[in-house]
Amino acid sequence: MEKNIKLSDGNIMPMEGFGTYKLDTQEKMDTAFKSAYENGYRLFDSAQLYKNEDLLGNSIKKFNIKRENIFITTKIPENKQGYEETLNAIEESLSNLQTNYIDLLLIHWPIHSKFFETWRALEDAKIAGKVKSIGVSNYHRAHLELLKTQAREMPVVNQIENHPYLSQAALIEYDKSQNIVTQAWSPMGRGSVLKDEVLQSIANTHNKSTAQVVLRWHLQRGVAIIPKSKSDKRIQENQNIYDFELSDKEMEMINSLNKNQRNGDDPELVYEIEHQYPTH
Ligand SMILES: NC(=O)C1=CN([C@@H]2O[C@H](COP(=O)(O)OP(=O)(O)OC[C@H]3O[C@@H](n4cnc5c(N)ncnc54)[C@H](OP(=O)(O)O)[C@@H]3O)[C@@H](O)[C@H]2O)C=CC1
Ligand SMILES: O=C1CO[C@H](CO)[C@@H](O)[C@@H]1O
Repeated sequence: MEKNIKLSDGNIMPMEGFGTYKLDTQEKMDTAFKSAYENGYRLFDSAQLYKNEDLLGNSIKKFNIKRENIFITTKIPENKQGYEETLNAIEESLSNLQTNYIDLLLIHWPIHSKFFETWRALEDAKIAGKVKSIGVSNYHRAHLELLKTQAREMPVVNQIENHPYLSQAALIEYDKSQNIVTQAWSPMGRGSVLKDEVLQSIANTHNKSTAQVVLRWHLQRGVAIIPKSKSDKRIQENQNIYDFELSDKEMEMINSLNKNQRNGDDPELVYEIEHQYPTH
C-alpha cells in the first residue's frame, strides 16, 4: 500500500493526513500536532474557518519541523470568495501559517455567484508560486462539470464527506475518471459509524478496531483520509492501518452499509446550484 499519491499536477500528497477541525487552542494544537508528527502524519488539514491556521503555524515552528517535511492544506471560506477576496485570503493564510507557500489550497464550499472567479484566483496563485496544488471541497459532479467549462486547469483533489454511511461511490468514480483524488472528510463519520455491527465483526477478524477497518477501507478504495483525534492513543491507532488487508468480500460488506447519510450539509441543497448529474 503506497503511503503517498502523485497528484495530476505532479506533486506528491500523503494518502493519510491529520484533520485539525476543533483544535482551537494552542495547547490542543501543540499536543495533537506533536503526537501526529511523531506517529508519522505529514499532511495537516486546516481551514480559515477553523481559526487555527496560526496555531498550526506556531506548532510547526515550536517543534522545529522543516517546512519541506510538512504538507499543509488550507481552505478559502465561503465569505472570502471572489477574485480579489480570494487573493487577499491567500495572503492571510500565508501569514497565519507563517510560510511562503501552501501545499494544497481548496475552495471550502462551492458558492455559485463567485464560482469561476474564485477558481481563477486559485489558478493565478499557483502560477505565482504561493500555492503548489489547487483543489475543491464539497463539489458534486455537477460543480466539477461546470468548472470544466472555464477552468484553465482542473482541481487535483476533491475533499468530500465520505464514510461507510455515505459511500459516495458514483462521485469517487467520476473523480477518478477526471484524475481528481477524492479525500474523505469525516472519514469515520465523526465517530457515528464506529459502533456498526458489520464493522465490529470485520474488526474482530483482523484484531483491529472499527476505526482502523474504516480507515483501511478508504485507502483500499483509493480515497485519501484526514482523520482527526485529540487523543494520543487514537492518533496512533488511526495510523496503525498498514499491517492488514481487507478482502474483496469485506470491502463489499462495507460498501453495502451506505445509507447516503450526511453529518454535514449537502452542498447542492444549500447553494441551489443547477445540476444535470446525479448526486449519488
Ligand atoms: N472540507 C470540509 O468541509 C470538512 C473538512 N473536515 C476535515 O476533516 C477532518 C476529519 O473530520 P472530522 O469531522 O473531524 O471527523 P472524523 O471522522 O475524523 O472523526 C473525528 C471524531 O472521531 C473521534 N475519533 C477519532 N479517532 C477515533 C478512534 N480511533 N476511535 C474512536 N473515536 C475516534 C474523535 O474524537 P477524539 O478527538 O476524542 O479522538 C472525533 O470525535 C476535520 O478535522 C477537518 O480537518 C471536516 C469537516 C468538513
Ligand atoms: O470543514 C468544516 C468543519 O465542519 C463543519 C461542520 O460540519 C463544516 O461545515 C465545515 O465544512
